[in-house]
Amino acid sequence: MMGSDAVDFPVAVVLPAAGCGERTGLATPKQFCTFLNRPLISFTIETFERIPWIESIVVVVAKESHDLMLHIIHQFHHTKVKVVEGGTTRHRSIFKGLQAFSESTEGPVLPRPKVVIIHDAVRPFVDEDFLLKITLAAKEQGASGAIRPLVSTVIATTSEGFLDHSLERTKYRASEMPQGFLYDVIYQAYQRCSEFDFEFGTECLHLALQYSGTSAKLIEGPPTLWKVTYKRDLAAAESIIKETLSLSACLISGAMAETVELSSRLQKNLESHHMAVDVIACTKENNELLLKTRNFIQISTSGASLSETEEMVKFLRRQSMPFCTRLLLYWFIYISQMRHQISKRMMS
Ligand SMILES: Nc1ccn([C@@H]2O[C@H](COP(=O)(O)OP(=O)(O)OP(=O)(O)O)[C@@H](O)[C@H]2O)c(=O)n1
Ligand SMILES: O=C(CO)[C@H](O)[C@H](O)COP(=O)(O)O
Repeated sequence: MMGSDAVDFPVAVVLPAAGCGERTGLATPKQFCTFLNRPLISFTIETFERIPWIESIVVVVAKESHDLMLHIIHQFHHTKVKVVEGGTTRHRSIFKGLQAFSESTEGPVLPRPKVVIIHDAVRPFVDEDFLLKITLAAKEQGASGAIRPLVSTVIATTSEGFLDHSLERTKYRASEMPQGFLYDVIYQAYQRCSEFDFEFGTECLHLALQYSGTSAKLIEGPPTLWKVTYKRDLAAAESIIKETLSLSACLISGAMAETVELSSRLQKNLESHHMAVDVIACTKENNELLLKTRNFIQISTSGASLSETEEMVKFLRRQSMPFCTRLLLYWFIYISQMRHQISKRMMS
C-alpha cells in the first residue's frame, strides 16, 4: 500500500445517508437494513473509522432517522462520528454535511479539514488503499473521483421514445464514489451552485468544475465500489459482508510471553492466508472490537482464561450477536506443562 505517512494534513469524511431508498421497494431506507444484526451504515462507518488518518466522519441523515442513527453510534461504539440533518436531495444533504465544518447550527463546528472525502453511505466496500489514492490526488489537484468502465452503452432518446444517438462507449466512464476535494473547493462550489443543481444535479465533480474551476483527477476504482440501489443489491451486500467477516478474526493473546509469541506466529500465518487479524491481550475494555468481529481465537496456557471466554460469550449474547451463522469460537489450550513432560519422557 502507498505510504499513509503522506497524509500529513487533516482529512474528514461526509457520508450522505438521508435518502429513503425508494428503488429498493422496502419500507426501511437501505442504509438502515441490517446484516447479521448490524445496519449497513455501521459497516460503512467502520471502514472509515478504522483508518487512522481520517479525523472525523459527518453522517447526514433524515430528521426522522436522527435518533436511530444516534442509537447505532452508541450500540456499535462509533467514536469519530457527528450526525447532522439532511435535505430533500442528495446535493442538499452533502452541502449540509459540509456546513458542519463551517457554520453548524447543530452543535459545535468541527475543525475544518484540508481534504474532505464524500462517499455514499450505501457503498460499504471501499478500501484504505483506494481512499488514500483519492485523498492524495484531491490534495494535489483540488478534486478527484472514482471511475469505472461502462457496462452498457449510453444512448439518448427522443421525446417520442426513439433512439436519438448513442455515445461511443470507450470514451465514457461511470462516475462512482468516493470522491475527494480540497474542502475550500467543494464548499465554495456548493455555496455558488444554483437551485437547479441542488434539485436535479447528481455529480459533485461537476459542481467543483463549474463553480470552482477545478477539474478532477479521475482514478479507476475496483468493482467493489458499487452502490446498493435495488433490493437484489442488498442480498449481494449481505453475502460479501458474510464472506469478509469470515476472513477476519480477533486473536486474544493473553499476557504470558509464550501465548503472546504463539499469537504473533498464528497472526502471521493467518494473514498470509489473507485473513485480517486484530490481536488484543484480553477481552476487557475491548467491547468495540468484540462487537465488530465474528471469529475469536483465544490462546491459553491453562484453563484459567475459560472464565474470560465465558464472560465474552455472555457479553455478546447480551448484545444480541447472531451466534448461529458466523460466530466461531476457537479456544486453543497450549499446554506447556505437557510439552515439558513429553520432552522429559523422551529424554529418560
Ligand atoms: N435526500 C437525500 C437523498 C439521498 N441521499 C444519500 O445519497 C446516497 C446515494 O443516493 P441514492 O442511492 O439515490 O439513495 P436514495 O435516494 O435513498 O435511493 P432512491 O433514489 O432509490 O430513493 C445514499 O446514501 C442516500 O442516503 C441523501 O443523503 N439525501
Ligand atoms: O455516482 C454518483 C455521483 O457520481 C452518485 O452516487 C450518484 O449520482 C447518486 O445518484 P442517485 O442518487 O441518483 O443514485
